[in-house]
Amino acid sequence: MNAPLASSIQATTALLTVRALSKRFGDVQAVAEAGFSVAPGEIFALIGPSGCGKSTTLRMIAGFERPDGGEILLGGRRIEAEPPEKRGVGIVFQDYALFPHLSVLDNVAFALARLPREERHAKARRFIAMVGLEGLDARFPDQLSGGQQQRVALARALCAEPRLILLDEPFSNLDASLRAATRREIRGLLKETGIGAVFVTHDQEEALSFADRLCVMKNGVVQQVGEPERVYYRPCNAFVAGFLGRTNILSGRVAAGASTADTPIGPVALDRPASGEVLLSIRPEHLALEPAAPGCPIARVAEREFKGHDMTLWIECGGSQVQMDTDFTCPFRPGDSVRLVARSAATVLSD
Ligand SMILES: Nc1ncnc2c1ncn2[C@@H]1O[C@H](COP(=O)(O)OP(=O)(O)OP(=O)(O)O)[C@@H](O)[C@H]1O
Repeated sequence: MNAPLASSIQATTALLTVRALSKRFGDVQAVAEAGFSVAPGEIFALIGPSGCGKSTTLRMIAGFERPDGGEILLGGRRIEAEPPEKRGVGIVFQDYALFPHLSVLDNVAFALARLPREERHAKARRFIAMVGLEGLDARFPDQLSGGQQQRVALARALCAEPRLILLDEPFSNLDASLRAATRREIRGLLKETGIGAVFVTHDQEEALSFADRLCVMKNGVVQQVGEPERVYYRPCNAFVAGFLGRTNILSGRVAAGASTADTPIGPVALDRPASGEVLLSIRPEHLALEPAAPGCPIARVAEREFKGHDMTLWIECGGSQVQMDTDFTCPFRPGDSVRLVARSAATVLSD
């Protein structure tokens, strides 16, 4: 178990704690001893490739799937054996699961059945306004856009004022422009209400921009838990490095007592002490180019990929090809001899 994971589990103030959670379906170990914790009001992402166990983990927290082993604590109370409705957790599904025969107002007020009608409707209207749907109370789900339906589902979940809300691919049905705006609004709403959230996504950018912390999974196993910038810039292994964005994986050698590694692109500084053979990750945006200089490994620009707001150059150096990001000011063209410079320490990977 890695250090951030261990320390997050020890947190005593956690809203949600998941310990050694496991689930098998026949031959498939969908989730294997997963562990993480979520602080009150924190937005936490479960991310990984298709089939890595994100939804199964979320479904076990919701109570729709019974774990084979492990513990789930909400506010310090064990809940893994409780039925979903007893857990006090709000849930927003991918397809929103709105009642088609109920108006927006009645959909949102549904969770408040125990309150008198007036009070129920007044509260539902407050949450409808909060998600920006004021004036649409009387509409039915099929009279709303995907983004509006998404907000109704969220208003319904928030209205019950749970301490924790679970969101399964909540933005997947929205087009790209609406998705970014809805994400920002929902993040603002969650922060305003102080409700903690665990959400599942396979979209790296979404996890990095929406979550306070994220948990990267592979084959049912938690790989790394941490703040987006930390996990992006300091991935623990090659899988996490490659999953969260483009990167260059280089092998290198660290001489006894040295703080740099010899790599095909020259000596690079390391983010932590290491010795012997090492595997390194350097993001394309952390490389820079300078004119070729005597005594430095000779690199050559192989390809130039213009992408509008920036460009990627493919550089051949010491038998390896690396990619680096630059912009319109870059004077180098394919065929030019150059020198590659690492602008920050390379990440030493565990495998
Ligand atoms: N009810 C089930 N019966 C059998 N196998 C299942 C069941 N639910 C999930 N699985 C399997 O468990 C593994 C994890 O599935 P899960 O849905 O949790 O992955 P995921 O990361 O959410 O994937 P996706 O991004 O595609 O939704 C997969 O191999 C999946 O096929």
